[in-house]
Amino acid sequence: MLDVPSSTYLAHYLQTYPSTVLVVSHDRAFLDEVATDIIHQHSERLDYYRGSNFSSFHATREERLKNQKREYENQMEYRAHLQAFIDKFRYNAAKSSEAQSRIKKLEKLPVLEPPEEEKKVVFKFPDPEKLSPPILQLLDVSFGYDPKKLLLNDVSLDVQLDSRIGLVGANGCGKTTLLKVLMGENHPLDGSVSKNNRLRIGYFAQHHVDAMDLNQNAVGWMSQKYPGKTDEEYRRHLGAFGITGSLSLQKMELLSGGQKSRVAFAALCLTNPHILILDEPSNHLDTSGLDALTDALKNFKGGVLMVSHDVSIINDVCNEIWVSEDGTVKRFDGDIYDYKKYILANADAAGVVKKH
Ligand SMILES: Nc1ncnc2c1ncn2[C@@H]1O[C@H](COP(=O)(O)OP(=O)(O)OP(=O)(O)O)[C@@H](O)[C@H]1O
Repeated sequence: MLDVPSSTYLAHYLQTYPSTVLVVSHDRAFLDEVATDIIHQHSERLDYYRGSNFSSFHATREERLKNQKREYENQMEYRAHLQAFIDKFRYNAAKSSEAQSRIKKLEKLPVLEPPEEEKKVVFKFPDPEKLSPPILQLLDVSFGYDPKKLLLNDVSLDVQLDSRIGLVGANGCGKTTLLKVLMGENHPLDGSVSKNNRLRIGYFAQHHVDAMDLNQNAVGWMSQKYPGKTDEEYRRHLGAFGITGSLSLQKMELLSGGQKSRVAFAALCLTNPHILILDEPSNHLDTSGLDALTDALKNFKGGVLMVSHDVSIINDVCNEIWVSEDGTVKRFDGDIYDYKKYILANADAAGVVKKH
């Protein structure tokens, strides 16, 4: 998965690339920067949106769907109106010719397909009870797997119940390492980690998804890992994350990557966390899953610390950016787009970004 600096360089490079480029991606910010036409694959067809980046494609599509829906509903209403007249006067000698003309009108109406209904999924992380600070704090922490090569040097970071922190940086610079220090999986070489002793953390990482027992179905797996509810309750809970009906009862090996992530998010909720620590949460999610996750994180009443390469979700959710670079992690003064400008400016100065 490309980190934010690399995808920023790549977008910059592709913007001036002299021949055609075909990109398959669900990274909305990347497509906004790079795309000049969008091909949307859905319901076994391809729709071409000429001259569009992701945002303009999305707006046009929404508008098209709205118009289609309005046209379809108007026609349905008109059909019902004609049909009511026909039913009432078909066998009435005085009105039967009018009824016949309405039958003809009805037959001539074009048959409209019902518009595709976007299946809207709404994720909801449960509201945690309040805790008094400090909630989760790093104080002057240093850590490296090799003490001579520190990845975190003198890091102080405070996660509160209202935090919305996005952690970014190049691949391999130490983002996951920092999360593991917060989770108590890595122990600082220096400095301290303090936690409120009633704190519950919900940790999402791809390796948790990969470690799920795929021979089980989602309901069985959940009831084993988080016992105490009826199967019906687990099914309802999974349903709220878009794992509905038979999906929750089939072996998880048959689920897509995004569906497995949805099961993992549903499971995360069952511990009623105060803080969500998310390592690349959006990797496998489709657009509706991404929108649902974004809204759920915005509405969550606890704190969020997330590592992501997805600029759109960071921009939508986070109000604080932390950058992992040069063997440490520091708070960045600006938003994610300022960060992208900063890395391009640095890369330009260092001659990293090539021009065509
Ligand atoms: N258990 C470990 N033992 C030794 N070195 C490790 C261990 N885990 C990670 N590393 C190394 O520490 C460095 C930082 O890894 P980390 O996973 O924290 O980076 P990251 O910023 O999260 O990377 P990415 O963006 O690619 O996920 C890497 O060079 C990695 O190889």
